[in-house]
Amino acid sequence: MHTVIVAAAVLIEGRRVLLTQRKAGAHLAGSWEFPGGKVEPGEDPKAALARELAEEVGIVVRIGEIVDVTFHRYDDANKAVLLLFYDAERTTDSPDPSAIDVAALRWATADELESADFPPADVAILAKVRHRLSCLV
Ligand SMILES: Nc1nc2c([nH]c(=O)n2[C@H]2C[C@H](O)[C@@H](COP(=O)(O)OP(=O)(O)OP(=O)(O)O)O2)c(=O)[nH]1
Repeated sequence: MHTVIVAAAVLIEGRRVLLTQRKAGAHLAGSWEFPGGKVEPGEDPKAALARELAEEVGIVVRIGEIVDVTFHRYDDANKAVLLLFYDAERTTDSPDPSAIDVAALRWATADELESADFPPADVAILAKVRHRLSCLV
């Protein structure tokens, strides 16, 4: 079994976090997730995340601090993932996100983050994001 390094964004605006939905045919198709994707060999994870956000939803971002790191084995897919979750913010001149290379996107409030809609690896980051969103005024 091999381990894939994945970088994903916690992008919060106005008490909502940006989520994307995985495309049909992909691993975990239909799941909602934090936007991002695989880090290529030799690639800086923060650069990979900025690239993925541009490719998938067409936004320009600054990547901030690490929020959480999770390791999860997907035995069904014979792979493991090391997920690096970073804070991200859109630059002032960034376009609004659009579903370019994802099935759909949405901005979710704390109450709308249902663990069952997400990959099993996301349990811990969901708890952190729920807490963070509920502390915002
Ligand atoms: N972007 C993102 N990926 C996540 C999250 N949680 C989680 O388990 N993953 C997993 C799903 C995928 O196995 C992997 C992300 O890889 P990816 O989307 O670039 O690639 P993939 O596996 O669909 O592509 P492929 O192997 O079919 O080429 O990380 C999350 O919150 N965000």
